[in-house]
Amino acid sequence: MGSVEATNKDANGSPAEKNPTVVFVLGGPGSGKGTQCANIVDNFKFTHLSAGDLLRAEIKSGSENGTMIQNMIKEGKIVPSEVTIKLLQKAMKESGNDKFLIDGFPRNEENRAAFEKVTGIEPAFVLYFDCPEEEMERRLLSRNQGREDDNIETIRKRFKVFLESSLPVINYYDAKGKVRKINAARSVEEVFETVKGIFGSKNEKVISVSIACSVVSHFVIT
Ligand SMILES: Nc1ncnc2c1ncn2[C@@H]1O[C@H](COP(=O)(O)OP(=O)(O)O)[C@@H](O)[C@H]1O
Ligand SMILES: O=c1ccn([C@@H]2O[C@H](COP(=O)(O)OP(=O)(O)O)[C@@H](O)[C@H]2O)c(=O)[nH]1
Ligand SMILES: [Mg+2]
Repeated sequence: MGSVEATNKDANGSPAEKNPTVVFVLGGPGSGKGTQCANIVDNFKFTHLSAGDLLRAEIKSGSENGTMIQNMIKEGKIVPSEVTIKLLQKAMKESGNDKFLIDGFPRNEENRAAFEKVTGIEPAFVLYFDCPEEEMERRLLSRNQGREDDNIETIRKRFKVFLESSLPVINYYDAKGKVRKINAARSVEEVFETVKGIFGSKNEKVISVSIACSVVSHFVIT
């Protein structure tokens, strides 16, 4: 398990001034990514960046990409990485922080490879919220946030995209020993107890936790 810091480069390939710590937060739609990220931010010094929220804000802002993004979200499709990565980079810069939870990204191999190429950042680890589809479906249908994609037709499409495109990204990082798989089919509090164990106590450096957790990466942590 190497340090993430040595791999980060700026656009010219020279060492970046800052070496941000990035944790990718992945899992199917409705698995509880956003909910748990809010809890993590309340307890640890991370900035939460939800790729979906950034894309929805881009639609609202009336940007030239807005209509394209809106159509893709309605269909449960994955927006081209160029668009999402620009939004993530801007949000990272504006935050002034150097520790990020990137929620709901990368969603496919193209997202993953492009992010690594453009930013030079490798995640410290990947939180994977594992949840059965029936439970995720129940949660999405009662989310009540007025989202255009929380209807049964789009939800089915999103599940298919998750299985076909997003799970391979999780498998890619699992092969590198970076996945912390969490049983997400429990109460918010129970799931967060497990999450807390992964991030460690308030003052513990996330990178040392990453090393300590590597031995359990192939098991569901309960
Ligand atoms: N462990 C849980 N048990 C029951 N409901 C949950 C749990 N975690 C999240 N929820 C609810 O399920 C819905 C989806 O959660 P959310 O965090 O938005 O998931 P995601 O970001 O993965 O789509 C929300 O209405 C949320 O309040
Ligand atoms: O990196 C991303 C993140 C999200 N989306 C789109 O935004 C939708 C909603 O994503 P979000 O993460 O908000 O949904 P969640 O999984 O939290 O329900 C997805 O179905 C995709 O259409 C995308 O294209 N790229
Ligand atoms: Mg979410």
